[in-house]
Amino acid sequence: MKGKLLFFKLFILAALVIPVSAFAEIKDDDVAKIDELIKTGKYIVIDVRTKEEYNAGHLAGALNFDYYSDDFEDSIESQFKNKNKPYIVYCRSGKRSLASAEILEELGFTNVTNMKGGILAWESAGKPVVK
Ligand SMILES: O=S(=O)([O-])[S-]
Repeated sequence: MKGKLLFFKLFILAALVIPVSAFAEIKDDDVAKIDELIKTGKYIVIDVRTKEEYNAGHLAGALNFDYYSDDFEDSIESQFKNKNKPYIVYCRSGKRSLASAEILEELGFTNVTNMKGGILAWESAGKPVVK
């Protein structure tokens, strides 16, 4: 009985201490799947590279929010009021976008998908970019 009570107390303590975002799972899809998702027309696509990288070539319709900018989080929050819409994030090879996806989820976004391999994988697969 004592063991069960201790377990219950620890469970309650963990529930209070561990933020819900710690359980959020970021989706990490490959280029083929991302291409399918974009074609549904439901996704907002965010390019988190620098303006220079974006201008050199990006996915059609992608919006640019530089992960390295000081106001990255504020800009994202003020631009995207609906945190339940589906979002895709990508960068050059997948590191900044994965970090960005984590930030978005911490901000309360509920449906964020990272493009595995970034625009390098996208271009390697022969997918189009616009300038
Ligand atoms: O774009 S990157 O952070 O993966 S090099």
